[in-house]
Amino acid sequence: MAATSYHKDGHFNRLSSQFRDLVSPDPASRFPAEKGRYALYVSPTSPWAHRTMIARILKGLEEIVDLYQVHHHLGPQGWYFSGKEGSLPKDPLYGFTLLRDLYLKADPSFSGRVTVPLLWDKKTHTIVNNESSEIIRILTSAFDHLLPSHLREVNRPGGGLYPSPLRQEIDNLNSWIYNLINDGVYHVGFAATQESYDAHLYPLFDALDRVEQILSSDGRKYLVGEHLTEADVRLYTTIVRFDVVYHPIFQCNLKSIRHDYPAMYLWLRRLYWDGSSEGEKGSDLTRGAFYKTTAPNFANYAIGYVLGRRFVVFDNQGPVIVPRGPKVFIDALLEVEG
Ligand SMILES: N[C@@H](CCC(=O)N[C@@H](CS)C(=O)NCC(=O)O)C(=O)O
Repeated sequence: MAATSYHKDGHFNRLSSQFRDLVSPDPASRFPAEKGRYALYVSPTSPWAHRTMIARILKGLEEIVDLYQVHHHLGPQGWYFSGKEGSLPKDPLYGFTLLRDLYLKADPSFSGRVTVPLLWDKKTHTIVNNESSEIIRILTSAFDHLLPSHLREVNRPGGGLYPSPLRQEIDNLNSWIYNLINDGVYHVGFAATQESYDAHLYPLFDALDRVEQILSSDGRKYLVGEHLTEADVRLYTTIVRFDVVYHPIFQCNLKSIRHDYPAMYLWLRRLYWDGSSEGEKGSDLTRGAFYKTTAPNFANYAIGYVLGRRFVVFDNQGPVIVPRGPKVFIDALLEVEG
């Protein structure tokens, strides 16, 4: 695929996801929630896939929804199974080595972009959904009747990850955080002109300033108050990558999280370190989901972003130089901060 298809007038152009069905608790639906029926295909480097990896563990769905990991960075033919660093050697369902073949199995005429995450139905051999924001909601709500009662949304502190009284507030946050931060870093990092870079860089940092203000305003622990919600999960995967890849590789370098955003860095460290000690499972709140899905993959993030930018912006030309810093990916959480 030509790298130019990623741009329009020098601006990075993200295409919308194409498979948008939902899993439902209703046994009569097209995709009913059943144990062992669905598989989540991910690359741990992708912040979009990472959201769904977190949601699967947070919800205690490890035995209910399979997780199939591809290689941590794209190959010449897109996402692939390598058998290295957590990737399966090949697709466990059909023996494919390229993720593209799964898209083609679901739709032989598929010509869109082959992306992760991907939720697959093993029973009807097709893709249910490849849009991370919708996959998170599926994982959050559709399987609750198969879970022990303390893991169901109604019994979570604060009423769950997307509770009715907070939906409007969460949707509002998600909307500008997605445009300016989650996707914003890509618009900066994949800009093909100085004008496009400048146009996205300043709004990105204005939005980070706004998050910092929210998190420091009334000593709140999470974005919408006392309880963890979907908005935190969605923001986390961008912020945890910020100093390691977006700052040095995507040139999002007006400020860094660790030096310029103390409230956000505390919020990040609280999520990251929960459940990190040996033998510790993590609080009921996170079940160690943030640490378990980030720590084993941190050292592999940079190469993926270097190759991604080289492909999208430089048409695969030039040397591959991977920044090694920062020396400490994420600082420890002091006992008094916990
Ligand atoms: N809106 C989608 C975006 C997914 C996406 O763009 N994934 C990237 C990984 S960071 C991908 O697979 N890119 C491969 C490509 O564009 O060729 C979602 O949130 O699920």
